[in-house]
Amino acid sequence: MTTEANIRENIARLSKSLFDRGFSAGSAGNISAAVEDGLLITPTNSCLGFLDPGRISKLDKEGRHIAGDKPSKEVFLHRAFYETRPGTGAVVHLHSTFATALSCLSDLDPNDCVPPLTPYVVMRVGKVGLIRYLRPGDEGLGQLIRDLGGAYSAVLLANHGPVVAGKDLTSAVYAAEELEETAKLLVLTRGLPTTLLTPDQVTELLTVFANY
Ligand SMILES: O=C(CO)COP(=O)(O)O
Ligand SMILES: [Zn+2]
Repeated sequence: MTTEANIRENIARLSKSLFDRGFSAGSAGNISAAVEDGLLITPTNSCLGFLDPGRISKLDKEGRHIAGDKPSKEVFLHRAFYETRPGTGAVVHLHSTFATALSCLSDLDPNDCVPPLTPYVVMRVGKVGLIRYLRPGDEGLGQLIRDLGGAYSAVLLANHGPVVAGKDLTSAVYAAEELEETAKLLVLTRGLPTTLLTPDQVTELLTVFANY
């Protein structure tokens, strides 16, 4: 059994790793993880590179702040993933450059905004939905996620950035990294004749490598 102290350490360690590799800048982004009696989430306005595990915010199952610093303003967004996708153990929101660039494009398919360019985006991320723009911290973002009924483990917030859920912290972070790398490939290949994986190839991947 992973203790809350382990999960706190893990949030800080993985957040620093993302920050050190340029996946987040300044105080952008937030990460949460489920614990037995509630939710841990990075404090608002904190830098992912310099988190103190003991000060990470804790909410009870009803969403009340019970320990640590003031929670991220995106807590409604995070809670909507836990509510609609059983088995979710962690949620990662970043402003990583290429996924955010993608979120600003005007010709995205809102139901499938990251085409199947490579096997790993299919295996680790799956279909990506688009959430229309609302200001950061708008509680309405939670409702927009709930409206998806748990259909997507990853979404792009228009003109803002990616949000990725996973069965645990490591899976959610890996999926966020994979989404960022795929977004980079999409931007690099934009306008070039491109071969996508076929529906049969996607089905094969989803059969052989089942998602959570
Ligand atoms: O990315 C962010 C807002 O979308 C950062 O907000 P917080 O500092 O409140 O977590
Ligand atoms: Zn944000």
